[in-house]
Amino acid sequence: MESFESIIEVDKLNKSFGENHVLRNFSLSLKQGENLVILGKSGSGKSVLIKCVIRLIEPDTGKITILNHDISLLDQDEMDLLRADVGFLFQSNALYDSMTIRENLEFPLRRHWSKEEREAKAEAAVKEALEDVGLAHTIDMMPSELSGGMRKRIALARTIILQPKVILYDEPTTGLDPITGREISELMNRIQKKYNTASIIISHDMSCIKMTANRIIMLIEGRNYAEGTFENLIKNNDPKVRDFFEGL
Ligand SMILES: Nc1ncnc2c1ncn2[C@@H]1O[C@H](COP(=O)(O)OP(=O)(O)OP(=O)(O)O)[C@@H](O)[C@H]1O
Repeated sequence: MESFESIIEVDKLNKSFGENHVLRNFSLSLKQGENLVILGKSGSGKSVLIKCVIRLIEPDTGKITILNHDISLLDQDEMDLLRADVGFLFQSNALYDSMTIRENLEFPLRRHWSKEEREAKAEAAVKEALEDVGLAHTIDMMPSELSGGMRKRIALARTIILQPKVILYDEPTTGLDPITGREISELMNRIQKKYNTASIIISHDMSCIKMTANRIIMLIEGRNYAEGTFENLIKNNDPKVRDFFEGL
C-alpha cells in the first residue's frame, strides 16, 4: 500500500454561521491505520467538521488535506476519484429500500468501476464484503427484512466494498441496543485490522469509544481542547473533560 504521513490533515479550520463560531482553529492529524474518535457535546460541531472534510460545506479558513491532496484545489472529477478512498458510514445507513442487499452493495461499484471491472470482480467483492460483516446469507434479501444491527452491518459492507483508505463513521452505534452496539464496535476493529484502514469516528457512546479509539480528540468550544487515549483522558482533571467521563 502507498504510504502517507497522514491520511487526513485538518489545519486551523474555522467555520462560523453568523455569530455562531462553531470551529475555531481546529486541527487534527489522522495517521494510517488509526481509529481516531471525535468526542464532543451535541451541537459542538462534529458534523460540521465531517461535512468540511467531505466538502459538503466550505470552511471560512483553514486547510484540509486528504491523502496528500489539498481538497480545496480539487475539481469535481478529482474529488469524485478521492471519494472512492474515503468511505462514509451514515448514521441513517442510507440503504436503498427498494433494492436487494446485493444491489445495495453493487451501487458504489457502478460509480467507481467500469462495466468490465464489474463483470470481472463485482460478484466476488460483494461476497467478500458480506462475509466481512458476517451476513453472506442476506445477499438476496431486502433491507426491510433485516434488524437495525444487521442494516448497520450491511451499510458497513457497502462502505468497505471499494476498500477505502479511510472510513468516516457518524455515530455508528446510536440507536442500537448495547449488545448490538458492541458487536458493531468489534466489527469496526476487525475491519481496521484486515484492511489497515484509518477512521474518524464521531460518537458519544462511551462503550464504542473505549473499544475502538486509538486516540480521542475532545472538541470543546470549537477547539481541539484535549487529546489522548481513553485511559489518559479518563484521568484528566479538567472539569470540561471530566464532564464526559462522569459516572464511568
Ligand atoms: N447549515 C448550517 N447553518 C447554520 N448553522 C449550522 C448549520 N450546520 C450546523 N450549524 C450549527 O453549528 C453548530 C454545530 O452543529 P453540528 O451539527 O456540527 O453539531 P454536532 O456536534 O454534530 O451535534 P450532534 O451530536 O447533536 O449531532 C450548531 O450550533 C448548529 O446549529
